[in-house]
Amino acid sequence: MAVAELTTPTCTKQGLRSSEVFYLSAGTPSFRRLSFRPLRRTHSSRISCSVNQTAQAPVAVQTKDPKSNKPECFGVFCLTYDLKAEEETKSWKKLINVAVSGAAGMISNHLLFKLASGQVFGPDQPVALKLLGSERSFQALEGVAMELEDSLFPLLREVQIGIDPYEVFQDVEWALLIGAKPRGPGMERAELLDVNGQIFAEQGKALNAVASCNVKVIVVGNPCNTNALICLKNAPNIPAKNFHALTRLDENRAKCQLALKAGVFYDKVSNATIWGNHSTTQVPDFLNARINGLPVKEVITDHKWLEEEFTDKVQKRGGVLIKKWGRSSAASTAVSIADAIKSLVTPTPEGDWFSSGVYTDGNPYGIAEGIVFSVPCRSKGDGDYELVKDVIFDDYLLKRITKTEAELLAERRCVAHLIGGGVAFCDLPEDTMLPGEM
Ligand SMILES: NC(=O)C1=CN([C@@H]2O[C@H](COP(=O)(O)OP(=O)(O)OC[C@H]3O[C@@H](n4cnc5c(N)ncnc54)[C@H](OP(=O)(O)O)[C@@H]3O)[C@@H](O)[C@H]2O)C=CC1
Ligand SMILES: O=C([O-])CC(=O)C(=O)O
Repeated sequence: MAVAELTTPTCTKQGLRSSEVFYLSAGTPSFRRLSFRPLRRTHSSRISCSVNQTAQAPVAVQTKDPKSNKPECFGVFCLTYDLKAEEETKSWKKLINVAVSGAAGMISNHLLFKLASGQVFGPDQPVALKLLGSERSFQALEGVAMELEDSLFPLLREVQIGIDPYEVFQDVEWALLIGAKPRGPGMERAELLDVNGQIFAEQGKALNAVASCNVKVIVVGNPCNTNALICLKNAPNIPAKNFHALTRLDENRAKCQLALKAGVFYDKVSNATIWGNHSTTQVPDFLNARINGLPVKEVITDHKWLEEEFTDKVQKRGGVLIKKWGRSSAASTAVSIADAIKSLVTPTPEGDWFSSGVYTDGNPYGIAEGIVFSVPCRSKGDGDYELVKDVIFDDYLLKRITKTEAELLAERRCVAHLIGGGVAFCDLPEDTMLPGEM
């Protein structure tokens, strides 16, 4: 499988904070004294920074300063203990810090329990969850944390809740950015881009200032491609390559429709790519996809169905679901976020690939640079990825790719003021929709 390397800027942030104080949140009603030793929080590792981590003596438990703006450690998770101590499981890896924004929302309500259970990062990977909410969602965030407590996940070593991204993103190695303002009735897409853009510009700045220098960022909140672009442009110290817009749900939807039409179970469908924007211009690629290892077009000979119904079904699947459910896909989105992470932390099966919205600089397909565009990727399982080069194009595919590319370029013009690109000029070609809006 030929792959293309993207240019990766070097990670410039250096150094670890010398110590972290761990505190009991005295006001937390669910605080319970447990029998294990309350010690300092263990340091997170900065994956690619050449910084030596030294073991540190436990520090005394402190009462939270009521004036402190720090995120709250929550209930039983304030009683974290040193993983190097006697109870450490020898086979466990070093704790990783995972931030989730929109943590009191519907998608997070499914995702957090997957992250905490070991289904995503693996059964030997302890995790610390840093949950970002807002003043309006703070109580709900406490409710989420209480449910996490009551789930008794062995791998879940810490939970913090907070409303300040500069605190919540401290040292995180993964940031799953889900929280975003939904498009309200009568709201123009340009307005949605601007309102959400402000959120992602701020979160990009916060990640740049306090996250691990090699943090991996998955933007879910819509419009996710352009939000991811805004986020990365506001985080110049973090490699642009580390930012993803979630298009894995679209890939999973495409696989399901191909399997249904071919009369096979969906594990027989591989090499499915979503090109472009997570919107109704997205391009589910049936030219390169395979069923039982054969090109889709050899297995599904009804090419009219592929070009018309299949494409339309995948593009609008989210909207059809909203009509049935009365709300947008939450569980399947959470599953697809888990899939997206697993695809980066486990080696891609030989010959296969996965879709992700990534920064286009240096891409081998001739797609415009400087946007976040979904393409086929492969990973060695180290959190990084490469672009798959040996894909084929025909006129149909190229025409569709050009349309979704034009939409993303127009979205970029609309948010120029948020990405250091001067004055914004919003000339969206047509009022294209999120998958859930049709
Ligand atoms: N890329 C993809 O494949 C998919 C993306 N999505 C998108 O994911 C996002 C979250 O969906 P879901 O969890 O179902 O939504 P919910 O409405 O359940 O939760 C989203 C969270 O976003 C936060 N939020 C709402 N308004 C604002 C605002 N003005 N400013 C900042 N944050 C806000 C809220 O958190 P708080 O109050 O704490 O700020 C809320 O908890 C949406 O943008 C949705 O369109 C959904 C499905 C698929
Ligand atoms: O439009 C939405 O909010 C939901 C969405 O992205 C999808 O279902 O793919």
